[in-house]
Amino acid sequence: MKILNADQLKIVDQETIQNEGINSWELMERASSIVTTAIIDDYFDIIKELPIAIVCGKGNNGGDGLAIARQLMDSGYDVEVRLLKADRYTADNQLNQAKLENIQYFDLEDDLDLPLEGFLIDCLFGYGMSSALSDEWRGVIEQINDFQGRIISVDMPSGLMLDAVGNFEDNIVRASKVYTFQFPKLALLLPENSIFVGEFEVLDIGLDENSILKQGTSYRYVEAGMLDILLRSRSRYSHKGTFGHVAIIGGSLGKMGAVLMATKSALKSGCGLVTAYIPKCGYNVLQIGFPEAMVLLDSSEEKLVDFQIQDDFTAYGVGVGMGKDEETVRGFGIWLQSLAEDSKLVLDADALNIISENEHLLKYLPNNSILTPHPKELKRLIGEWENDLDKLEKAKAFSNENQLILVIKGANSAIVNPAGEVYFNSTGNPGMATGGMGDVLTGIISSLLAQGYNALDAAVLGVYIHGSAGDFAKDWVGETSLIASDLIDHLASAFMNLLNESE
Ligand SMILES: NC(=O)C1=CN([C@@H]2O[C@H](COP(=O)(O)OP(=O)(O)OC[C@H]3O[C@@H](n4cnc5c(N)ncnc54)[C@H](O)[C@@H]3O)[C@@H](O)[C@H]2O)[C@H](O)CC1
Ligand SMILES: [K+]
Repeated sequence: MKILNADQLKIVDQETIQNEGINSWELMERASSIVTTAIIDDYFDIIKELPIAIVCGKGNNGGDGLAIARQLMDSGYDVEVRLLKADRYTADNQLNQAKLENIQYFDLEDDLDLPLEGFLIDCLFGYGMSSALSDEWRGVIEQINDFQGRIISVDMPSGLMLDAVGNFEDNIVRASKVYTFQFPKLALLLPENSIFVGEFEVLDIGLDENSILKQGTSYRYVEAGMLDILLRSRSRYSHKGTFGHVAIIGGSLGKMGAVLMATKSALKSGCGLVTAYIPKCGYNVLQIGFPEAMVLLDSSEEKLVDFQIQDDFTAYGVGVGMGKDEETVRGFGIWLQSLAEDSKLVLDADALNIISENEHLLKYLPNNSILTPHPKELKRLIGEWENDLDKLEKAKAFSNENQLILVIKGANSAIVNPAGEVYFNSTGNPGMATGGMGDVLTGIISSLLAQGYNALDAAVLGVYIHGSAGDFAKDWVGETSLIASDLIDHLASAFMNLLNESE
């Protein structure tokens, strides 16, 4: 799914109206009724009993609010409307005012006189924000944010611009839920804005497909719809050689579990064979913990030193639980230099830390190697950033300069490729912020690489599957108790779900 900017949204809006032969009010009515239905469906058990206040601005976001108010009132809900006093309103806003009684107008210094509980639907500003709100808006925004019930924003939390980062002092609505039209917006996906965006849902309002196709963007939101084409089904004539042989390289005394989990996840994700290359102390752990894996031993007892790994593996997942001992760093560096140019690599954890502390090693990474840093590891690689947008720019530059793929882990993990494209993931949950999750991801992506997916597809698909398995696992154990092993147990559901297989 594309992520468009405000100018592009306006164009798609206009072209939809032209091509469908409808007027702008009809499109607004359609969009608004889709929000109204979503609100009633999502909160049907409580919304009937509680007051709903809708705060509207002078533009078309306000117009949506007025339409939603009318639609909810027609269905018998208890709705109060507050509309900003203004010299001029948009035409559709005015049309909707004329269709509504009991509008209470307010000025910026007024008390909004909001109910003490229930729902507040925020329709002050949508994608039409041209700059951050000035201080004269503080009173209104504060009253909205102090509301004790649920705050629902239509299209955007008011005050947040489509492709900007807000900070704590800004005048921005803090929504518990955002219903956004047709496309996710970049600002909704940035971790720094999470305080304004409890959760968001994209509502399809049927904008013109051809017009959308014409819009260029380097930002995309990854959903099942764009992945089921990618995921290949397995031929009846395949054998284990068809799906490649993954080497998971890592482990040190006390950190063998990381290799165990990466190895398991790799095989569970469909590669034909998996070998763990580990220090001697991990032999029993691996052989007993995961009998399906093969094991190759380093000559050292407690850490990796030799890296005597033959070069005919189809893909390598390197770094999990590996440590950064001096001898490990030396062996790792020599191994990197010995790799064939077309080797397929995933680098995680200590492999990333070693590289950020020994930058000269970057040049030995085969093109399109996949790096999977969490925020701290990313900082060590690309340096400090000012905000999330700056982080993306620095990540794009790093990816391009080194011809590598970056998987920036976090909520809505972002995959950045050398061409400067960014793919935001849509699956996963906060329960996944625990140890071992990264090891599982390394296993999944290495496995997809071994099966012949190109590096970008393997990263995008792998991150999606990882989050999806986490979501299936959450349904069983909840967020609090979710651990990486649960996620491995649900990889099957994630793959089957994408392949539309039934159990
Ligand atoms: N295709 C769709 O997605 C549809 C969206 N709809 C809704 O329309 C809004 C966008 O409407 P627009 O009138 O362009 O903008 P806003 O309502 O967000 O408000 C613009 C209003 O605000 C003024 N303004 C801008 N910046 C500031 C500022 N810093 N301080 C004060 N005032 C500011 C500006 O001058 C305008 O007057 C979209 O989000 C959807 O909700 C349609 O309903 C259907 C199709
Ligand atoms: K809004």
